[in-house]
Amino acid sequence: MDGLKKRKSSDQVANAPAKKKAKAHQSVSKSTKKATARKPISANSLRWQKAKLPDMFNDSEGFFGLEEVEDVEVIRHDDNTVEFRAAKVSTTEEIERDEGDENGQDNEEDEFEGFGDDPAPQASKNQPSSLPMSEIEDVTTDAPVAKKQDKKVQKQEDKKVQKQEDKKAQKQKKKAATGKAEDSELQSNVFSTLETMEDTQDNMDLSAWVALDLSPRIVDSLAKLKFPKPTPIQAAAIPQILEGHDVIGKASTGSGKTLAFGIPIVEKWLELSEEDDASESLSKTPLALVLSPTRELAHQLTEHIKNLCAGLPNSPYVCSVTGGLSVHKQQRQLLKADIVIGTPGRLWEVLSSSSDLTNSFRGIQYLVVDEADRLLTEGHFQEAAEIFNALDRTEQDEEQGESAPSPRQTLVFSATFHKGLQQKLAGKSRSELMSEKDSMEYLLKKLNFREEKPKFIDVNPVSQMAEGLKEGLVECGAMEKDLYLYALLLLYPNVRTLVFTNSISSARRLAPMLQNLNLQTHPLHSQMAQKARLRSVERFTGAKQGQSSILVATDVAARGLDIPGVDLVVHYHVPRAADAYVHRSGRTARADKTGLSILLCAPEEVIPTRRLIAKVHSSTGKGSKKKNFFVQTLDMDRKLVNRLKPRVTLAKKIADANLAKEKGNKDDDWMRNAAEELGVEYDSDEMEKVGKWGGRGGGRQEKQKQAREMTKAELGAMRAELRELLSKRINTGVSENYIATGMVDMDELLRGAKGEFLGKVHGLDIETL
Ligand SMILES: Nc1ncnc2c1ncn2[C@@H]1O[C@H](COP(=O)(O)OP(=O)(O)OP(=O)(O)O)[C@@H](O)[C@H]1O
Repeated sequence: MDGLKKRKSSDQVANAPAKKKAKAHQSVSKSTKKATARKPISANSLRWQKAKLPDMFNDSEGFFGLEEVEDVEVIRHDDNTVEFRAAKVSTTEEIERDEGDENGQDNEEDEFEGFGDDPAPQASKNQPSSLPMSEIEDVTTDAPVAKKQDKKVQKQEDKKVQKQEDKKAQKQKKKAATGKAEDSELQSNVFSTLETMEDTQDNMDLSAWVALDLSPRIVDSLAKLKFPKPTPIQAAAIPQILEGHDVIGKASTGSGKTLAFGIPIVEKWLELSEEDDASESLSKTPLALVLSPTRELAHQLTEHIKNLCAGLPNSPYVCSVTGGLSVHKQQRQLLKADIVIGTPGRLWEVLSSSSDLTNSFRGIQYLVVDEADRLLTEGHFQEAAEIFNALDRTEQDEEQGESAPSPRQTLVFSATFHKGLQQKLAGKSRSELMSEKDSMEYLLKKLNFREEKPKFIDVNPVSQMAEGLKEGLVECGAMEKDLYLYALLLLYPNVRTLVFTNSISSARRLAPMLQNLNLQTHPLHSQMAQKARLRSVERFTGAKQGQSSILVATDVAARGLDIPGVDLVVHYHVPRAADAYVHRSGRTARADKTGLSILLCAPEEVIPTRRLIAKVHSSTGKGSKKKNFFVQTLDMDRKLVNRLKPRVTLAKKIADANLAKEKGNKDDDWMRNAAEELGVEYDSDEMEKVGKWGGRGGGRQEKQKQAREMTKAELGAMRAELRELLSKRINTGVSENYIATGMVDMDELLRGAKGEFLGKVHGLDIETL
């Protein structure tokens, strides 16, 4: 304690404000950490100097004559003895001191705080109450009564370190934010409805769910999803499924069919997972297989069921098996899956590759066929049949030529079903059905229901259309659809619009054309890579509420896709069948919301389209007020629409040229590869000639060649012209609505001003829906 005696007023230090004591304690412990490598020295051999105190200390009794020493470490041993070590301040030590600064220690300001009104309790936070006074005293040796010069350097270094730390923190923050953005871009937020609102349960009356005999965990999870009560199809189907019946459910688009089968399946999983040995048996065989006609729908169903499970304390493993993703990964996932949701093509590919997998799938307890009428009739026919066959027949059955009755429950859902289906299923004999090999009825029979008469639940037998849907029709020339589509999009700005085409090539062409017209547009069709498809839907839905966003899609998006907040559906091409009209229009006005569906019809399409829509609205035959449903016509101001023509023509030309160039490059690549394989030299002109003289496709190739050969300069000139046109005001001339102004600011319009001047809306205004 020699060194301490040198200070004439050590007891005064002990009485110093608590904050200082805390600092002192911390310094001791730091010093202790660093001490091991250096030699002990005696207190007397330390280089004590008279401490320079601030003026305000001059008359401060007791501090007078205080001496200070630098670069010394004080080590307190367990037996309460103290040792000093000469400390050469190393870089790490400096950093440690800087850290101290960050915590508000060891700087000038802090010293003065000690004499002000700084409340002691703050400092005492750092100071263990059991700390002996002697320890606090020790610290003054290390106390910062250093030379001004040193302090200046110290301060500069502090600032530097602080700056570096700030930069680091900022970088990390930025990284986290970008990471989040990237994640959310890849994650299909379209399909996500989950918002964890912890307080929702408090105010929600959940009795309607409870009445369905659901477990409290599921009800809790539904409350977290903010679903206060079941939709009609859910209320009708869930009890039947829970009772073990096979169910065929029909309900309009967007009416909650997914959870109608999803809830009982997850409920069953919870029940099984509680039973002894359940986990073992569940891991071998999936509980449920859900078949979906499209990849997007499969992913959406997966998300929807995952969202339901997210609110549960433990949840099943839900996985989707669709084309466009790695087969090997999916095979691995299938080994542990509880609920499998997939498209028939990929599922069959994966299942047929492994007899173990096929065997394990024979034990599923639920087979769900979503959008059944499409899945069983279009394209997937063969693969779906193969899957059902594989699920039903054991090797023994194969030998005997029969399949055993299905042990599983079969659940079939759609918004549209063939008339009289139930009757046929229940009443007709197998042989009669067998004669209609390709019909949906035949395949439904193939589903091998467990019950002779599955429960048929039709919650809205009169109309398949959603309540909040309004429908309209625009008549235009067959070659004017691009123009009228553009006009319609201007007429309904600031909304989410889904444009349906009958062909991939139209979707491919329209998306860039509308982009050229400064409209935020994304394509979606089955020839796009899976990632690009997801990205398009993401971007479409990523637009903020009140901002214009357009998705141009083929019928790949018509079925089941639950894209939130679609306000307007435009049928660029008239749908080929009534059910397509129902499903396309069903992308809007979902879950009790409102929406608008508008068809662009060439004159010759008007009558058959009206007939088709009337058919959709007609009842099942028992007579209905809606039998003669007449879809409203939107009167567009044709003169005015024609003023938009130059810009649409240019936008189309630019889009076509780009597409031709893209296609040309691909064709060239293909031909070059083919030539290489054949061992001949590739000459594009020669190849072109072969195409031209060779007959088929020659004319088309010529056209494409012209578009492809459009120079960059020509394209640039067209772009400039279009830009100019887009920036110009449209003279509305004698338009009824805008006769007073005579001019319309297109820029303003594209920013979202209303385009009412383009035509009369007859109550088909989105705001009035
Ligand atoms: N009980 C409920 N209460 C409120 N919203 C619900 C409820 N059940 C489902 N929803 C929501 O309704 C929307 C439509 O549900 P879903 O996609 O299951 O409809 P769908 O009947 O399968 O439609 P489609 O025939 O077009 O496939 C979803 O956004 C879903 O989250």
